[in-house]
Amino acid sequence: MTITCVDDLQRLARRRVPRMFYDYADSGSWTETTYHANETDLAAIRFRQKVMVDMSNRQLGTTMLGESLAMPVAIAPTGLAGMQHADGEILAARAAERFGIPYTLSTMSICSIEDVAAHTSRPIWFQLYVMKDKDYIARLIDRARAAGCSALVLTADLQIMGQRHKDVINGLSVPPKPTLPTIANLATKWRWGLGMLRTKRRTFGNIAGHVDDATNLESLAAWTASQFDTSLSWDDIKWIKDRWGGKLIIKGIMEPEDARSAVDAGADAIIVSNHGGRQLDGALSSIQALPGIVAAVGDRVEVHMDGGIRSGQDVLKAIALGARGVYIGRAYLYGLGAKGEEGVSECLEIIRKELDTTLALCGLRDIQDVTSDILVPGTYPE
Ligand SMILES: Cc1cc2nc3c(=O)[nH]c(=O)nc-3n(C[C@H](O)[C@H](O)[C@H](O)COP(=O)(O)O)c2cc1C
Ligand SMILES: CCCCC(=O)C(=O)O
Repeated sequence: MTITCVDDLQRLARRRVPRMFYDYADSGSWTETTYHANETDLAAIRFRQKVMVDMSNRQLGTTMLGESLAMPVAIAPTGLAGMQHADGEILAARAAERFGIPYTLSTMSICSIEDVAAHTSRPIWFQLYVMKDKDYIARLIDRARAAGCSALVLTADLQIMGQRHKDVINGLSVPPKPTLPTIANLATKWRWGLGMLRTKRRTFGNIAGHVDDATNLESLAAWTASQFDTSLSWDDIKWIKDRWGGKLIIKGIMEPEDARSAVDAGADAIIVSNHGGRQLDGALSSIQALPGIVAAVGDRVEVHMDGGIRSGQDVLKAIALGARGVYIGRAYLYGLGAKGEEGVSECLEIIRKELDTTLALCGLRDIQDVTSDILVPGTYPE
């Protein structure tokens, strides 16, 4: 199959990844209104075509929190990536390193922090979910530091989980329970199955054996409900920040007021995010929320964004509206599910080319010069 865009990788992933895990990625909560709005609101923005300007020697390089990036894109934390493809987190982190962008490892990963760090030389970023067991969380933070992680991403928008209907129907669990429909579906995914037979990494690498057993969880949602700390508040940032001692990014900010609270609490950057439409269904799309948050705190911290980024054009639109950089979740997961490490590399290369060509056709040569001037007034949120 010839791959021309991220949608092609998605089609291939749909064929190759067991339905339970493909559906887990391609889901939003409830009606999926926000999940789809993240993409459609980006698509509605229009570029201004600018001609007859020198477009030679273009450059896409930038920084996020002082780290050099080949383009303003990072890999978003996504749980269970090692179920999209055997050893998924290691493969994706290696592809990100080779390309020259940061990789964020989820607390809910299959490969552990130490395992991913041992297979990469660029420091990874670690995403933290706060659970009730504070000693365990303190140890997890220490493990991230010891493994050389260069930023901690605290996710603020998932202390309880938004219901994703397909996960309930499929009985999502890790490892999959041997029900008839699951076995019948797995039998058609031989490539995936071979990978899983070859690897030992088949359960939650960071959690298993530490917090109440996550190896045979009833369902991801039930386990989360029993383990996550629903009392988490701004007051908790201090001990987390002190324990960590490094750069702190707070993820899941959709309101200017929360953005100010995050900055006051000591965040070095925030991520404008509705969790890819997987939490509060009916929330604004990320691109709609971005300009108001940039206006509120953009002069005090870096503002990052995620949600709906499927192309280099989407990246450019977010940069034009004030994001320092964006994260990709599903886009890279589809590459991973389709072709493993090579698929993630292909995804990044597709996005790079689309970003480069679009920048040139908008009449610019340097990503650092991008402003909302490249967008058609009235087509973008202000
Ligand atoms: C399958 C999947 C798993 C995710 N797991 C996590 C996670 O463990 N931690 C987290 O902070 N965000 C998680 N997210 C949210 C992403 O970090 C990110 O906010 C979202 O995917 C961005 O939207 P996009 O997929 O449209 O790029 C997950 C998203 C998906 C699709
Ligand atoms: C317990 C949370 C699982 C990962 C996650 O954040 C998601 O599925 O959106």
